[in-house]
Amino acid sequence: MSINWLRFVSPSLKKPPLFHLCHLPPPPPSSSAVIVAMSYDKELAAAKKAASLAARLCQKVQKALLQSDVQSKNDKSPVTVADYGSQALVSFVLQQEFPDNFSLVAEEDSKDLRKDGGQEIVERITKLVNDSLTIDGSYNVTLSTEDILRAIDNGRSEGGSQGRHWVLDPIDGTKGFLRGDQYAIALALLDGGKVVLGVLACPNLPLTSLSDAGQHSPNNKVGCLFFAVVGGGTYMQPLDGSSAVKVQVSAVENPEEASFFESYEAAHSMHDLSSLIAQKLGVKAPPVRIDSQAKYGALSRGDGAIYLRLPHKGYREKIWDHAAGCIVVSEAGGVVTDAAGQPLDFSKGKYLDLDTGIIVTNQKLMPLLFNAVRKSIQEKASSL
Ligand SMILES: Nc1ncnc2c1ncn2[C@@H]1O[C@H](COP(=O)(O)O)[C@@H](OP(=O)(O)O)[C@H]1O
Ligand SMILES: [Mg+2]
Ligand SMILES: [Mg+2]
Ligand SMILES: [Mg+2]
Repeated sequence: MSINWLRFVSPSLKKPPLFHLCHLPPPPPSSSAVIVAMSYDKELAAAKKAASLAARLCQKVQKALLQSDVQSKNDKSPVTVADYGSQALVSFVLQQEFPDNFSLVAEEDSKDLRKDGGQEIVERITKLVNDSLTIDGSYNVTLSTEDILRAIDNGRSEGGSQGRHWVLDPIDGTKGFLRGDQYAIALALLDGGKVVLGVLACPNLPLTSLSDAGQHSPNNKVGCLFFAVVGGGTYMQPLDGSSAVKVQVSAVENPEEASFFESYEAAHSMHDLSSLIAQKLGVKAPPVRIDSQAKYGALSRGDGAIYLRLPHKGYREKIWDHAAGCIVVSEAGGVVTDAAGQPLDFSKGKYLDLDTGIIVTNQKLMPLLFNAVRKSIQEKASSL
């Protein structure tokens, strides 16, 4: 495997790492903090509603997934009727709520659906979306197949540093979704290039900690909704709508007591490099491998203390894979940086301007983690 980690990391290491959050740090508790958090109330309510309805649609599909529900994209990654349905639904709901100022950067587009033979799958998606929109009397509409295709394509905005843009991953962790494992509906709002709001619906995530021995008991309910507004903290509530609780990242200071998350898919993150980092830190617990931004959600409530994402050389991270998760963790007191210690920059369009990996932990552990990441990357590069 040819990895050029050292070359990517060295120039930035001349600068001291910033350990910044992915948006402005929370202001001190004062009346201005309340005003900042309050100003996105309508957006937060709409985002929670859209993500919860989309989660219901995905749950229904996951329970009865047909082979014909799955397609393969140009890059060979999978996409399902639920990915398209979730994107159409969230796009429709947000456009209804904000008709005058609507811009959405989302993962999917309708190109493959418009090809010959796509009509049947579009009809199935249309039925799913109409059923989900009307299920609890939320909307009294019947969308046509063309409405659905248009709603999907309304996610074609490029984002950027000016104005407001919604950022959507309609199903993050499609491979986990297909396996019956973890996935998330991840929705964030950018304002002036900063993430100001994030919602993560994780339909299969247990309500109690992943480190809890009883998490696999039949009585342990699943389905979590995490949400955060800049300056307002992070909250979690059951997807069934009962009341929300404020969450905080783990306070662990001793890395020997920390446990870490990484992708289930080895192709998405170098497991050998993360185990080298864990070894240097003295982490004792084995890695927790789960799909999707459910990792950010679990970390925000202290289920584990570290998330390492170290993709293979050349992979370009997309903003929808991190925007919601980043604010959910940082508002819960965590820190999200790239592997050079720089904050993630969501203002550059669809891609994050980095290729050295993403590291997430609490404020106390970050300096130790950063050093272990730097040393491990150098060791790996020099051993090649
Ligand atoms: N080679 C690769 N390296 C890193 N990430 C990749 C990848 N191929 C796909 N991904 C991204 O990894 C995401 C899933 O992350 P995780 O590994 O944490 O479950 C995918 O999101 P989608 O499932 O939305 O396509 C996809 O964007
Ligand atoms: Mg995908
Ligand atoms: Mg994704
Ligand atoms: Mg996706």
